[in-house]
Amino acid sequence: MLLQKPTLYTDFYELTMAQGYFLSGRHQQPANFDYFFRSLPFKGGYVIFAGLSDLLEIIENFTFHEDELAYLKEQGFKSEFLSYLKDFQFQGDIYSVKEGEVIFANEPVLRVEGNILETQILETVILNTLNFESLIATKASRIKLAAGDKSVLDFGLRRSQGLGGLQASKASVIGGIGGSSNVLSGKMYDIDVSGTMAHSWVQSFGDEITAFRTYARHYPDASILLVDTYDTLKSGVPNAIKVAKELEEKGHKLIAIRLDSGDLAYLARQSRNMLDNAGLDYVKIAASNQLDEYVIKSLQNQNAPIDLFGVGTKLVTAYDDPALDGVYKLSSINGNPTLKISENIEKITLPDTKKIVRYLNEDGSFYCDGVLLEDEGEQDVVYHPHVTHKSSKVAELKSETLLSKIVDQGRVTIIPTTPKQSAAYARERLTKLNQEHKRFDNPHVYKVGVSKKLRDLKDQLVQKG
Ligand SMILES: Nc1ncnc2c1ncn2[C@@H]1O[C@H](COP(=O)(O)OP(=O)(O)OP(=O)(O)O)[C@@H](O)[C@H]1O
Ligand SMILES: O=P(O)(O)OC[C@H]1O[C@H](OP(=O)(O)OP(=O)(O)O)[C@H](O)[C@@H]1O
Ligand SMILES: O=C(O)c1cccnc1
Repeated sequence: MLLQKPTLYTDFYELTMAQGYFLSGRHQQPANFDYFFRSLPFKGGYVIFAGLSDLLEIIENFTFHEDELAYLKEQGFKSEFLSYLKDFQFQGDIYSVKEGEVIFANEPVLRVEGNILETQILETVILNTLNFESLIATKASRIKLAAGDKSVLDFGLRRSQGLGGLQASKASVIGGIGGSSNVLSGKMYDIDVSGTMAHSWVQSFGDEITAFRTYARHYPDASILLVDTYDTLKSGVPNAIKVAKELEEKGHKLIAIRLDSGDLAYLARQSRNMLDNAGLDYVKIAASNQLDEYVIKSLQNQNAPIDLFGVGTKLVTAYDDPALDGVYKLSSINGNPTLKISENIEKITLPDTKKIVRYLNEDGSFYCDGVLLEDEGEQDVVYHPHVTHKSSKVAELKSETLLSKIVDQGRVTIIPTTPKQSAAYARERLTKLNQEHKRFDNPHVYKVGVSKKLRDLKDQLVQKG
């Protein structure tokens, strides 16, 4: 379990507002909140939705314990409110897209319905969980896209932002990374763990060949030898070849060598030749060293014979876009639609209860998305949310709706997907996103329109002020 006691993992103001709603007798007012983000990270064309399974676990465990109530008492919260919190349980409904879904800016991909207190109090933990995991899953997906059929492992725990490393490794798998060096994430989330060896192993023996031999003796069918501690081509690769031959004599096979510095394309090519000339064409080549989607793409373009990429820092820190700007905004209160007005037209929120419709091309690929009011039927056209004359014709297109109920009166009604299941879903959905939206440089903008009725409602509420 990621967080055994999640209720205080929040911003103070959620609790002061909750107390305020309670003391003023307004806490039972029905309210809806939407989660969405406003801009796509990494100047990319899409986001992979992740964090849902952790969030559901958090919501199921969202009860205040004695020690937490005692702490809140120390912070000045009133005893009648604390008595209310003692029996607090989220009893609302949640609608969401699936974990692994391909999503875009300004669409409400998760909606929380309930009373104002219980919906408000979840804001921070929802944002914390979904923003971070979706960001890392998206970065991972880009890295995997660059790597193509080649395997990618997450090596990031040592450079991750503290305990965020636990979720980072999991979200990496959702985005398409094959496994991780992160053992605790492996245990918590059932993701595959593996690894190679560090320079310290090689250094500790004084000579490279003894280091390689010893490792291979202990792990005769699972050795990946790090060949760049001294001199990759003069010492590391020749020693790895010797050990691979010794393993062969005992009926075993060296899995791979790992390159961790220098010109990875050049060294991979030279190493490949040396291995092949020694009859070791089955020995794979792994590479690491500050890799990201751009370096991997460049290595691929250079036809570097690398079979496995180990990616750390730039994956788990979401280099160079440190946060997804997801927000959680009130869309109705007491049965009345509401919105947040802003000087910046793009920041005006969408009121009322909505659904997301994904329109499909003939071949099943994604054409565009429409945000519609919940009770609306088929549309002929969806409109640009701010530019009045822009619209997309969607009449007669096949479509799917993306939101479904996952929490009913506080009870989780789906079996949360494992990271591997979410990864399979993300992989399948990404095949339906056309290439131009997946391009790293200036990707084509995927359209997210709104229905006329929703746009009119928004305009009307803006006019009303
Ligand atoms: N052939 C290549 N094409 C594109 N980028 C590469 C290539 N080879 C290495 N890189 C990347 O260039 C960056 C710098 O590599 P550099 O050779 O400076 O590392 P290094 O200084 O040898 O490594 P270290 O400091 O760990 O010994 C790294 O991000 C690396 O992954
Ligand atoms: O480069 P990253 O993508 O973060 O991948 C993880 C790095 O971590 C390890 O190195 P370590 O931290 O031990 O030191 P190094 O950078 O000197 O190799 C490993 O050898 C990789 O180089
Ligand atoms: O297993 C590895 O090779 C590894 C693990 C963490 C960081 N760098 C490399």
